[in-house]
Amino acid sequence: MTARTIRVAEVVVDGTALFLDKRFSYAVPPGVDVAPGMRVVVPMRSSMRSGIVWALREASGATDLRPLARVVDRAPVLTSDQMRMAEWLCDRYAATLPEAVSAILPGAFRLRVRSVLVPAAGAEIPDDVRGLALFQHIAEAEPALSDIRAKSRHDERMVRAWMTAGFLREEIRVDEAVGEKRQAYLVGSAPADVLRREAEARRRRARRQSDCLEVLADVGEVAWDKRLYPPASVQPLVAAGLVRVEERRASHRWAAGEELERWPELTPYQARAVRDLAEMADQGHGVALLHGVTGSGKTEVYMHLIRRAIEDGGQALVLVPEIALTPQLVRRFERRFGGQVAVLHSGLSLGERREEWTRVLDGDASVVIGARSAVFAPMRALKLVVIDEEHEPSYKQEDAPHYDAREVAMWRAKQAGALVILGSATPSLSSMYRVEQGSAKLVSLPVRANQRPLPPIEIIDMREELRTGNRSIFSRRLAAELEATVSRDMQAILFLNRRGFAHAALCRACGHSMECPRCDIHLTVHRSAEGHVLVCHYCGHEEPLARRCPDCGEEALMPYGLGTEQVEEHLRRAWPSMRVLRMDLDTTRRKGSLQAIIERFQAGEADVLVGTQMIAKGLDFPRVRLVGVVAADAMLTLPDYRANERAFQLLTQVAGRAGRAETDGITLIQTYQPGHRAVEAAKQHDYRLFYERERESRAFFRYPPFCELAVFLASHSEERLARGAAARFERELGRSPSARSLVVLPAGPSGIRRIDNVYRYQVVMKYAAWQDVKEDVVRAYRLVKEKMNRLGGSAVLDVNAQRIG
Ligand SMILES: Nc1ncnc2c1ncn2[C@@H]1O[C@H](COP(=O)(O)OP(=O)(O)OP(=O)(O)O)[C@@H](O)[C@H]1O
Ligand SMILES: [Zn+2]
Ligand SMILES: [Zn+2]
Repeated sequence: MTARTIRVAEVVVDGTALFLDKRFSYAVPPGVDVAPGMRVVVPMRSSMRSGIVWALREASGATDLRPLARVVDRAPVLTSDQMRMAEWLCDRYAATLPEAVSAILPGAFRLRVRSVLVPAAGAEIPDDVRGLALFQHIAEAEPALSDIRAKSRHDERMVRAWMTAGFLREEIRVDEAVGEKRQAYLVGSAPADVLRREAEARRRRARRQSDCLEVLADVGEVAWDKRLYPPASVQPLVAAGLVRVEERRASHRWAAGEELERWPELTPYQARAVRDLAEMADQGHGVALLHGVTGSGKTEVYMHLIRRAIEDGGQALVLVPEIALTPQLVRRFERRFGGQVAVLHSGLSLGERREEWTRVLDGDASVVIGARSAVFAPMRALKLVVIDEEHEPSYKQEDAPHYDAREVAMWRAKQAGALVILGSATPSLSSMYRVEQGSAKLVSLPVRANQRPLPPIEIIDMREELRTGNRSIFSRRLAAELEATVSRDMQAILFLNRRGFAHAALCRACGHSMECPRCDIHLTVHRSAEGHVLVCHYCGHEEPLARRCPDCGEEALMPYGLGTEQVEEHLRRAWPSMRVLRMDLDTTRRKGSLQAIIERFQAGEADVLVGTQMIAKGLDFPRVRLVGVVAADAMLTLPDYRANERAFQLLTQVAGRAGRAETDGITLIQTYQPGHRAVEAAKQHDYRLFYERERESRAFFRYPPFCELAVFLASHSEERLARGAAARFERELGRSPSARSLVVLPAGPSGIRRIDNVYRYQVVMKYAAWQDVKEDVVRAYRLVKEKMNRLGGSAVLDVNAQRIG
């Protein structure tokens, strides 16, 4: 016999287990068409799994490789660039290959692979077998062998015998996770007060109907989530004329023939920035930090550079924080670039996401706008990457593979020879430090596009208010400005960085605060139809707020510390005629409701918008005159080395929502700590001042950007096992060759020691360069993780962590 060469496919198999972190080899059956980047089904141990072909090679001689079971795609769904990106994610963030692939490829491309039982075609099956109920069930329902086993051991034996006899065989079924292209919306079709009244009337007998009406009264319309509102509970509301159902695409698609907007004249500063950035772009890869004050028109600058990139035959990627990804922003780009825009975000249905991805892959879209994960979009001619609001922590993914979209973008741009523009009014310390180090170039927009000054910021000392007898949550100054703003038909934004009604429930007699029974954290007070309830923001535990203190027995439990719900309530009580909208996690949890609130505020359907940090991100409301920070203190005391930076950014960003277009603006910051560094710098609009001081303290305590942090976290329902795992990790590092390049802080409980009855212990590491310590850290991590998984716990490693605990 002559030695034949066969083709071998190296496949990355889907799954989270550590043993899957490599490529598995399979024989490609003769005549089968397959290329790297295509999805396949392969046998793995005793089952079938999906995977991606990573590479093809030739092997000679007989091999005992198992063959590919099926090739799913005709064309690759992953480009070779994306495969290199996946490999880089593994290297940079200690991710496994399947983890990296699942971060890159949208869920819409995930496959469900099942083996089902079917009667064997062409087999002679005796009539007495064919007539049995079990056999008929299999012929009709095509169950999996495991389904049969779960029901009856006896049936399983029977089925196995039939398989041996050749009556039944197993067949692979591959289901795509494609979803609907259209999204059904529920739209309120009666005035809000009617909806509210009807909600109240149904509160006891039809809870879901009541919830649905309440939401629609608040936000007007929501994408129809059928798990939340089953058709059976929506039907009666439709019949009663309170709700109607509308089908539409979840995302707008530019219609051919729609007229594009004219390009406005750039301000002199914008023109200079465009010129500088264009010059950089012509030189290939580079990183620019566009520091433009709030409302300076950074978007206009981005759009000019995007136009250049497209005219050059290239593609541009624009990353924005999820929250800023409203239809308004997308429309802004579409009005300039029409049908060349593709949008990727979590609000799309699976089908839409797949469609947008395919448009990018096929080169039909030249501008891709999206949140964090859009950094993985399959562009082949990348010329420009814009990262808007680059200081936002949401660019860092909190779950495995813990990637930072800013870093991925820079790596990708370097490979592609593309320019990266980091844009912000409040650049992160690390980006500014990059400028200092010479690895990024600073470009500035020091004035607003509307030529008006930045809104003056006044600090209001709330201690003084108390001393002079004002017990309201609104200072006299804020109350007066609110009234003045609304009476001039302008709008106001009130910011408070805490959701819920009150921060905690505290006993006035003994000081006891109500804690979650399953977590080591106090409970937050929320308002509900039945009065006040205590809610855990970590595990969802809920209980009514009683008056009696469980600790001392006094009837002295009281809500303590303001939340957004309470701000809303005080507003309604003090000014019943003001129209108020609230935007926080609780009012925006449902799909589509965030956008609905933004649209309603923009349309002038409310005078005041109360909200958490969500309202600080890149929103452009032309009629907002007043911004009030109800209590800056809520963010000045966070136990994190970046607390000052966050506070300064939030204050500056939220202040920047005032006076952006048609009106002068004013910002009032209420606080009990008027002398705080972040408050002072924000008041003076002095980024430089803030940067210099913060830089100094980071250098002194050796925190990023003067080092990098990684956090190892072990979790287990038994505290000693979690603690033991962290200690083991610390020991392993201590005796590793890189010990001298690492500062390892002692293992200890994470910021919240217990969440949902799972204990969490961590080890924080500091180092100068990941490359120097990577090997040993990852080895120790995998060692402990493997053991932890066997013990029923888990371990994660967050490289370049943005938070500790
Ligand atoms: N050259 C221009 N001519 C006219 N209007 C402009 C021009 N540039 C920007 N604007 C307008 O100024 C406003 C602010 O611009 P934009 O939203 O781009 O600012 P920004 O720098 O992104 O602000 P922020 O960082 O606060 O989100 C927008 O309403 C925009 O339409
Ligand atoms: Zn008490
Ligand atoms: Zn809890």
